[in-house]
Formats: sequence, structure tokens, C-alpha cells
Amino acid sequence: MGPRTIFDKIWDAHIVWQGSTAEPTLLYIDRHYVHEVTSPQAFEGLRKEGRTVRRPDRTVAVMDHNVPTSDRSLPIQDTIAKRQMELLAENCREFGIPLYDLHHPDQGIVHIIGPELGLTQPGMTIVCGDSHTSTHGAFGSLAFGIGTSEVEHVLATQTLWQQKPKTMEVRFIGERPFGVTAKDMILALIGQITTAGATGYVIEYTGDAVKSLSMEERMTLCNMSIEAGARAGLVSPDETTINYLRGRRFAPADDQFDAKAAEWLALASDPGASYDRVVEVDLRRLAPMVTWGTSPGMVSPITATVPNPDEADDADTREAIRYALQYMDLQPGTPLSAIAIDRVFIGSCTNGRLEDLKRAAHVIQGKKVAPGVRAMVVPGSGQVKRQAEALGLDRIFTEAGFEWREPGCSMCLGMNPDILSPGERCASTSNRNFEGRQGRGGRTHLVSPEMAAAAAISGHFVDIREIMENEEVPS
Ligand SMILES: CC(C)[C@H](C(=O)O)[C@@H](O)C(=O)O
Ligand code: SF4
Repeated sequence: MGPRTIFDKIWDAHIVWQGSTAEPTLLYIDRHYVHEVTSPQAFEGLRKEGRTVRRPDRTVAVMDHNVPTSDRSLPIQDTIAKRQMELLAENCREFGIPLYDLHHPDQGIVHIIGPELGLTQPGMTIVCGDSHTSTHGAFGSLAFGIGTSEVEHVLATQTLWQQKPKTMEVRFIGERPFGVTAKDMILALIGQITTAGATGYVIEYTGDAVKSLSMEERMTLCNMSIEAGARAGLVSPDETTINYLRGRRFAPADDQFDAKAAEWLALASDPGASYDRVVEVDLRRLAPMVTWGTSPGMVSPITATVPNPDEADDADTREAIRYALQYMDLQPGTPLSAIAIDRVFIGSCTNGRLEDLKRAAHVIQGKKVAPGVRAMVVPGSGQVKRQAEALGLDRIFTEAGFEWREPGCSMCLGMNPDILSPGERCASTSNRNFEGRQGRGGRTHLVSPEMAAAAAISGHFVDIREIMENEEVPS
């Protein structure tokens, strides 16, 4: 056998049944994450057929999407949210699935708690009824979102039918300049290849700049693979991966860890392995990014201006930009740094980890949120929240005028009371800026945590490199 990619290795190791290459393959699933929004019908289906859950021990459930992020001792007002949470609790009880519920100390966003608890490991196939399951690819696992009928299939059989995707190498060239984060890297990629650019592919991120990213940053990168259209995104495991996992609650025990770690390292793509497509992104030319439109691909460096639709290459793009600018209430030619904001949201599975909060706090420290701006921090999990509090980050944020809230998806998609009012403009560390995503009529600009923090204190977007004047941002 010639050199193989990590994708090929994981895929081949999980084949249960395979016919001709035109047919889907039946894959074994190692880990199944479940949340309250996409699981009710799946459990209902099992019940109707009189089936059980094949491997409750490989299944983990969590409430995250519509949990309140304010005082949790109060009754939940939203009846749909309340019902979905009750149903998940009932289903987990009936089918014997471990559940991180609203009051569990380690509750949080599914894509944050899986890695944090050591449930996500290299070489695994991981699925969840959620598109940002790609986050877990940061560990060198094959992780992707599935639909509710597939959730039912995995619950019942621990397997899944999949058409084999193609492979794409996204190679980051050069060193990451000061002020350019993993969020900027992925936004730049999507800007370059468009939101459909990786459709049908599993991306592997490579290059020295990727190797030098922390696990948290790799998760940010892989998280938004789906916004480039990819089926999944992953990074080959290395020492950073191993060091992150050692000692985690559900990671292999100490006496087995080193043997396991050696297996994981061997999963990395072999030198000379080939991909169906290779895309290069030149890091040396990147700047902190800000989206100005209604899809993550509508993005530019902070040093740029709002684009003029008339200058776009084709009629469709012209129309799309015109429409987006109308929704976003932006004029072509306006410097991105002149766009004033009303709200700031720091959180989500893209940027709601401890490292993200540390970086934002570093920018905020000793400063105040600009008058008229409402800013909130929503830690990605209970663990993130406790660790941040132990470091005093909550005080840095609250003294600056930020709200410090309970963990969950929150204003990333506004399935709970955390929403924008119509017309409000938000600097958000989340991953989607679709129309109405954060509340009807709300306007979302995607940025890194540092850029969101800088916007909070300035009242408008600002180049983080000016604010930090080349001082080192801690990791
Ligand atoms: C609710 C869920 C199905 C959805 C997803 O799949 O991504 C959500 O997490 C999102 O980010 O839009
Ligand atoms: S934080 Fe946002 S993107 Fe992530 S799972 Fe929740 S809703 Fe989806």
C-alpha cells in the first residue's frame, strides 16, 4: 500500500460493508453526540419500531442549544425549549444514555464538552445531529454532522451509510502574522474558495502554521470547515494533540495512554500521500478579518472597505452582494473600521473556549465597553466558566461592563432569549452570519475574540493590531 492520508486510514478502519465504489459504505461509528434539538424524532422512531440504543456507552447527550444563560433556578419560559429539554431527559433515562443536563456542572456546548472531557479522540468516527461536528476533526478524527433520520440509524445500529467523500489538502503557507488568529485563517479560506468551495470534500489542514496552533485554535479552524461546504475538516494528530488529551476524564487511563498515543501518532497522513485537490492559503498576506455580508464567505480584511457590488465578476455575485448589503444596511466604500456596533457576543463552539476568553480578556483589561454597546460573554461549558473564574477573567469582563453568563449556544443562533433586536448590529465570535440568525432583523459580523473585544471597547470595528501595538497576546 502506498502513502495514505489520515482520512483514508480512518475510513478504511471503519468499513462494515462496502459494495461497488458508486454505492455508499456502511461505517462503524465510535462516538455519537446527541443534543436536544435534533434528537426527539429519532428517539420517537426507535420507540415506534420497538428498538433499543445499540451502544449507549458510545453515546453522550447534552442540553446546549436552547438552555437559558441567565439564572437557571428560574422556570424556563419558552415552552418549545422546555419541552425539548424534558424530552431529552426522558429519552436518555429510557434508553440509558449519559446526559449532561441543564444543572450538570460540566454541561456546555456539545462540541466543547466532548473534547474537554476526553470523549473525542484521534482516529474515531464521530457523528452528531449538528453541522459543527466538524470541530472534533481537530483531534484527527473523522467527525461530521448528520440529519435526524441518520441520528435514529446510528442510535439503532451504531453504523451509518456514507458516500465516500473526496479529500482536499488546505495548506497554509508561511508564518501567521501578528494579530491573525485561527478564526482569521478559516474566514480567509472561506473568502478565497467560497462557501461551496469544499463541497463533497473532507479537508485536511496542513502546514507549519497549523502545526503550531493549539488544540483550541485547531478546533476553531475545523469548526468552520462546514461553512466552506466541506463534509468534515481535520488536522493530523501530533504531540500537541497527545498533550491535550493526557489526563482527561474519558481519555485512556495512564497505564494505557502511551501505547494509545503511539497509535494515534501513526494515524497522521504519510509523507507523499496525495489528495484529490490541494488549496494553498498564503498566511503572510493575511490580516484580521471581518464579515460584511450574510454568509461567512462575504468577508474582508479589517483594512478594507465594504465592497461595491458593481465591481463583482458576474451577475449572480453582484446581486448577492447588493442584497446582502441592503440587509446589513451598509454602503459600498465604507471602511470596515467605521462600522459602529450595538452588541458584542463572545462565545459559541467556534470561540467559546478558555483560550478565547483569555485573549478577549487581555484586550478588555482595564478598559470599558463603549457607551451604548451591550456586550456579553457566554462560556462554552461549565468547565470553561469555572476555569475562567479561577483566573479572574469574569471580573475583568464584568468590570469592563460585559455580562458574564451561563454556558450554552446562546446568541450564536438565538434559540433562547439571547437575541438581537431588529436592526441591531453585532460583533460576534460565532460561525454564521445568516439573515436573522441571531434574532429577526439582526445583523451579524463574524470576527475573532480579540476583534470582538476590541470592537466592544471602541464601539466600532478596529484593527486589533493597532490596539495591541505589537504586544504579545497570551495563548
Ligand atoms: C440546531 C442545529 C441543527 C444547528 C446545526 O446543525 O448546525 C445549529 O447547531 C447551528 O449551528 O445552526
Ligand atoms: S454554538 Fe452555534 S454553531 Fe455551535 S452548535 Fe451551538 S448553535 Fe451550532
